[in-house]
Amino acid sequence: MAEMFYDDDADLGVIQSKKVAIIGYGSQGHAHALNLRDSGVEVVVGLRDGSASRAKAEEQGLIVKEIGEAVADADVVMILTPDQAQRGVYAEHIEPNLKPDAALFFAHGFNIRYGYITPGEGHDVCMVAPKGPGHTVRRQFEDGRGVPAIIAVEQDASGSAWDLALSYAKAMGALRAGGIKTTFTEETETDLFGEQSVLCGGVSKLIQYGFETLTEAGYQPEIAYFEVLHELKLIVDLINEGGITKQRWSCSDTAEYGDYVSGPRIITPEVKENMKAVLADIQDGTFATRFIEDQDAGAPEFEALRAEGQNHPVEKTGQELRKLFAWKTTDADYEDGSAAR
Ligand SMILES: NC(=O)C1=CN([C@@H]2O[C@H](COP(=O)(O)OP(=O)(O)OC[C@H]3O[C@@H](n4cnc5c(N)ncnc54)[C@H](OP(=O)(O)O)[C@@H]3O)[C@@H](O)[C@H]2O)C=CC1
Ligand SMILES: CC[C@](O)(C(C)=O)C(=O)O
Ligand SMILES: [Mg+2]
Ligand SMILES: [Mg+2]
Repeated sequence: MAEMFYDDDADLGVIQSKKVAIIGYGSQGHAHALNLRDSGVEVVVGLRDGSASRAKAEEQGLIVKEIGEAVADADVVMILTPDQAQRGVYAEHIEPNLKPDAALFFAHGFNIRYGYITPGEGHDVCMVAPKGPGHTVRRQFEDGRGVPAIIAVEQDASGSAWDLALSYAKAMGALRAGGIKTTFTEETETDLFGEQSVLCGGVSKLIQYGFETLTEAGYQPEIAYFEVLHELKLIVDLINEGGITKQRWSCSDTAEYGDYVSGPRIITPEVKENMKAVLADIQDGTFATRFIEDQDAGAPEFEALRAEGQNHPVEKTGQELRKLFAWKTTDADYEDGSAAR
């Protein structure tokens, strides 16, 4: 059974006695900085020169400094730039300015697991990885709830790295929901596997094939969009609340029977073999090397694949259809106040 942590297992005073630098102010960065600040922690945001995010962070009442300056004064440095940028940011701005006993924090283990960052022995190396997108992490916190996080310590130089990591997770609101003990290796490999094979890669391809099958058979794209994309959220919400069993209970018997007899015709045992191959590439570093080499070359493969995905007909249909209906509310609407909470 996994080891779980809740609010009572952590002392907020530990992180409240530290100066924390949050590097980056994107999806996770804004959520960490604002949640910690609202939990009474002294926070500074570290951004590159000319950063587009500076004005936003300052508007939200945060102190912003250039990355090296923010790091120089910090007891805890949370690195929340994109994974592919972390190696360069660390070498150029963080490592040369880091206090000898400062703790390094991550929200994903990629750079530690694959050796792109190797912190010196004097630093605690911890992870608080929220299991949800940054905008949800912030919204849940403001609503008095929390997004669960998984928590790890890779290097315990101080002897109290776990107290620090748990205190940070509590200030994020994560322990209201619950934290799970993990390792950098387990988090990195399972996170990459989950997003590639099921959550992002698997689901995206399933939607595209479903949409193509219906429209190529002559059905209207708008109807196909509803059937293979829009309703997915409603089905996933049921699965999230009560497992696949609750989804099958709530849907019609027709849908449930079709699930049993046709599901295995779509997702065949071959798919599981493909999943094992994807996992092997994650475990032996093949995926990480391909991703970083492409990024280092200016991301030609990434950009071509991104453009191909954005031009898929299901995206065009969705763009037009979502303009017409109330469900279009996005995180940006919540942020700028144009949507009611
Ligand atoms: N997205 C998510 O919800 C989740 C992310 N994570 C992890 O959290 C970490 C952060 O991810 P995410 O929040 O998506 O990142 P984002 O892409 O949202 O980060 C954007 C921020 O990073 C800054 N940045 C980008 N490139 C550089 C650079 N070369 N030098 C300096 N600053 C840079 C940007 O600066 P500027 O403002 O100047 O543009 C911006 O402030 C990653 O490790 C990720 O795996 C974990 C769980 C979920
Ligand atoms: C599912 C994608 C994710 O792993 C996440 C939000 O947890 C990410 O890397 O963004
Ligand atoms: Mg994830
Ligand atoms: Mg991920």
